[in-house]
Amino acid sequence: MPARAAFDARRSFSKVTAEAPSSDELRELVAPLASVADHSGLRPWRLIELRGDARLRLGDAMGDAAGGKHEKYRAKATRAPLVLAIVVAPQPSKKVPLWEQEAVASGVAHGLGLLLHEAGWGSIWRTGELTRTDAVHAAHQLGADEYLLGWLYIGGIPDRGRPEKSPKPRKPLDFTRHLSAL
Ligand SMILES: Cc1cc2nc3c(=O)[nH]c(=O)nc-3n(C[C@H](O)[C@H](O)[C@H](O)COP(=O)(O)O)c2cc1C
Repeated sequence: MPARAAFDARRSFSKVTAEAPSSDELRELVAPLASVADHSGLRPWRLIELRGDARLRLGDAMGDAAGGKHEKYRAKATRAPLVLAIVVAPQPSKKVPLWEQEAVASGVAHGLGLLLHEAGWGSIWRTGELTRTDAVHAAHQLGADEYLLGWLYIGGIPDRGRPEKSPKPRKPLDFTRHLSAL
């Protein structure tokens, strides 16, 4: 799909079905992310699949971080069959500061959202105030210098093909704000 068409069609799905790409299918979708712009090619990111009960452990970690309401957070963490954590995994570099490495991981998340959509899967990038808490960090077994950019909640598109579901109308960009010249 040409990039323009992919951007025009892209949208998030907050509600998805119980169907999800398998690990092998996910690998196929992640492979093209090798081309994400990446200063010095550090690949300072990684993704972690949470399926089944692993999602409950995420919900429990959120509950721990929030000091309760574990059932609420378990329900949140199981809104999709596949919850994919997006991790900034900083690599040692004298040349590439952390903010540039985070930009790469962000590109990965945006790119994967497009690739998932093209492949017919629904996804939405979610975060929340508990994303960077110690309990959530520990539940993902992150390294000391690693941190989350949130999760892509991934699943099947409900009522696939319903014309009102896609494309999503977009407010046109205000070019006086978003594009200027010096
Ligand atoms: C870093 C990041 C974090 C986000 N966190 C949330 C979130 O926690 N909850 C939510 O409903 N949307 C969140 N969003 C927005 C959704 O992913 C989505 O873009 C939004 O619902 C608009 O839908 P659209 O992508 O179809 O335009 C986040 C987006 C980004 C880039």
